[in-house]
Amino acid sequence: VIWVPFAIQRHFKNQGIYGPGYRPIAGNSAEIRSLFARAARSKPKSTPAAAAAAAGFFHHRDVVARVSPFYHEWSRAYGKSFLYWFGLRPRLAVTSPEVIKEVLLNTGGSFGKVRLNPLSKLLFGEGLIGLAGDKWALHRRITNQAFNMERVKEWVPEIASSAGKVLEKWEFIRGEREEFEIDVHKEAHNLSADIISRTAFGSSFEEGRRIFVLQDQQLDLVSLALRSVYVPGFRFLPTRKNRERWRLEKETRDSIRVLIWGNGRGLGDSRNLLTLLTSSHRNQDDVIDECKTFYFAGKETTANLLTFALLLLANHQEWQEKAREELIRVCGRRDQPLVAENLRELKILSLIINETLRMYPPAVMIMREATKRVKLGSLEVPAGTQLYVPVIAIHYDSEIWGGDAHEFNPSRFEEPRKHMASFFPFGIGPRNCVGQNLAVVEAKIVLATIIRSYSFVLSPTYVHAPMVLISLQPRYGAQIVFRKISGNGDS
Ligand code: HEM
Repeated sequence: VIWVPFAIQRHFKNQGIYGPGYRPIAGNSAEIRSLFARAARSKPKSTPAAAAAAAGFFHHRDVVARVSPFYHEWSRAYGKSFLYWFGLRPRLAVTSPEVIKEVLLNTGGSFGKVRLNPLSKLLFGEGLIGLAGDKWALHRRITNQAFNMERVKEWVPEIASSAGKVLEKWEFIRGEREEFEIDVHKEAHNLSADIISRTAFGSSFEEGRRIFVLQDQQLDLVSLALRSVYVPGFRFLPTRKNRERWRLEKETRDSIRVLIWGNGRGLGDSRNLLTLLTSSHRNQDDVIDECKTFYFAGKETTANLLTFALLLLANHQEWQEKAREELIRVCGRRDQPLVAENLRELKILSLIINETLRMYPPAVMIMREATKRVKLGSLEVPAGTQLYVPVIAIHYDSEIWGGDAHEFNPSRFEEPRKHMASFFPFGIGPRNCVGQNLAVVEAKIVLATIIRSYSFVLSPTYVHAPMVLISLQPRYGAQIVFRKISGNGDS
């Protein structure tokens, strides 16, 4: 509590690494919480960002300060790489692409995943995200099979049909009007939930709806707890919030059990995730845990990617128009369904998706822990040091991206990437995102479907205030005004 942390701090100081200074037991967690609270309070309405939003556009200058306020503050005070404390754990912020590559690509066991706060297991279960060792390797083999590119391409008609249904609903909302406003954040979440249900579980959003509702409630409760240092045994105390967490957990597990073994519908397709999991696991609990991970990870992140891509396109009409022209060129008439072969040719849409993932990466940071004493670049890092990789800050680093790092400029992705650890929204190395193919294909199909049918601008009610609730999302929703494109879009 006293001697070891101060010794570690001195060890780093001697190597030129400084930071906000250790405080017994809680470390810097109180400062981190108050910086987040201050960022959340910073009123978008009185900032130029909000004024811009009211005028129909927004800028991106304060994104890092909002979503990673402690990194923003301390990197200015102590340099890009600094040491801070989460409870008794030292955390080293690392930003050099070379060092990040060394950490994330390491397969020799020197860096492990950070042990999840026991409360976050309520969200992810004991699934792939938190597993290690042989159990992780087995689950990863199975899930790789369920989400490889060949498999994902087969889902194109299913994903396109999900997206088509959303548009049918929007047309109903539009009625006879020329323009109508939608909060696309909510719509993207429902759509993404439907797509992961159909592709991974062989059921529809309607059938899995209860699970998503329960997980959304759990998300609010768990993210509250993740800001504080976890006190061992706390989750067993019958506090009001804990009792609510337990109730949600039990109901989620029961609902998944009924969905899988109650009607057995999802088990029809021999290659979907659910069938692969049930046929390789005897233990129902293991299957349920993994389902929780995929229900959560499969929906949340992709929905937020879709939301920010639509916001950015609403904010940048010239790119919306370019994407539309490309779609007409590649896919032809608007009523012609999208097919897998079209996807590779949609180069402009790929640039837009990459630029969205650079500026608004759903996973804003990645963590690892040194399992033994290691040499990292020129630094000696003691065992137990946690490594904090601020993905979003690296994505905005002007030394990597140039003076226009804060501008939306998809053309920057026309040139090959300079360094693999300078743009890594899906992580890199053995623990990278297993659902990356699905996420990108889904984003392309959904965006293409919308752009072909509507032109759109930001609603004057939209307020640009990105925040992190496990993944990056707009704090006050994403209100966009759509206008139906008349004619059939013939090329
Ligand atoms: C835009 C969408 C997505 C983004 C930005 C994203 C991001 C990430 C990142 C950064 C990691 C690596 C974390 C680390 O290295 O510690 C990761 C892992 C993971 N992702 Fe995604 N993800 C997305 C979509 C999905 C989807 C659609 C699924 C499910 C179908 C999914 C399931 C997972 C799982 C299970 C892992 C853990 C992999 C392992 O540890 O072996 N993700 N994701």
